[in-house]
Amino acid sequence: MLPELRVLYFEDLEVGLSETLSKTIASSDVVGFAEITGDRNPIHLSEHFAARTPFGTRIAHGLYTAGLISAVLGTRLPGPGAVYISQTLNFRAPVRIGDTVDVTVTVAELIPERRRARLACLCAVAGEAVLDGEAWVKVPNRAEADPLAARMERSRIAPSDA
Ligand SMILES: C[C@@H](O)CC(=O)SCCNC(=O)CCNC(=O)[C@H](O)C(C)(C)COP(=O)(O)OP(=O)(O)OC[C@H]1O[C@@H](n2cnc3c(N)ncnc32)[C@H](O)[C@@H]1OP(=O)(O)O
Repeated sequence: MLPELRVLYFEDLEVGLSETLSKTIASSDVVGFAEITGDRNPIHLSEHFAARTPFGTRIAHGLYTAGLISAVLGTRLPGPGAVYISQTLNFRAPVRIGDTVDVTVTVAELIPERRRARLACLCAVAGEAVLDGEAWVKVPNRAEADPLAARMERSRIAPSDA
């Protein structure tokens, strides 16, 4: 899951616009997440420990799976320049090593005055929801992201105002 970066400005967004990225969870992802966060819960790291839990095997950190939502928001929808404001998360089912997680983010609401977007977030494994929630992000508009290009665009439309 290393997609090409795509910038969508606030003006490009519309309710219903959606993006899905997929990631197969490797043991090294889970070990790496444990190392960078310090969450060494053996349910993620020890097969011996995990075998005695209801899951029967090691599972991914919930916040690692949630991080895949952040990856969609930051690279594709809306993409570079988006700023996280909040995120709700419901961990519906475990994600096991080797599972392929399909992460879908869909624009649910737009507040133009504040350039805020609410996005419905769903992570699924083989069609079963494993995580869902809602994100709010602040999305740059064209003028904010590139003031020079915006001024040139305005002068092209109304030269006398330039
Ligand atoms: C701290 C870290 O180191 C640890 C981790 O990161 S662990 C990894 C992240 N978490 C998970 O992977 C857990 C995934 N979720 C589950 O496996 C299950 O949801 C559960 C074991 C947490 C709960 O299941 P269970 O006890 O069987 O609950 P029920 O199915 O009986 O449901 C009862 C009602 O609660 C609702 N519900 C259940 N789970 C959730 C949830 N995660 N979020 C919101 N609501 C949940 C369920 O819908 C039932 O509601 P109803 O109205 O009675 O139908």
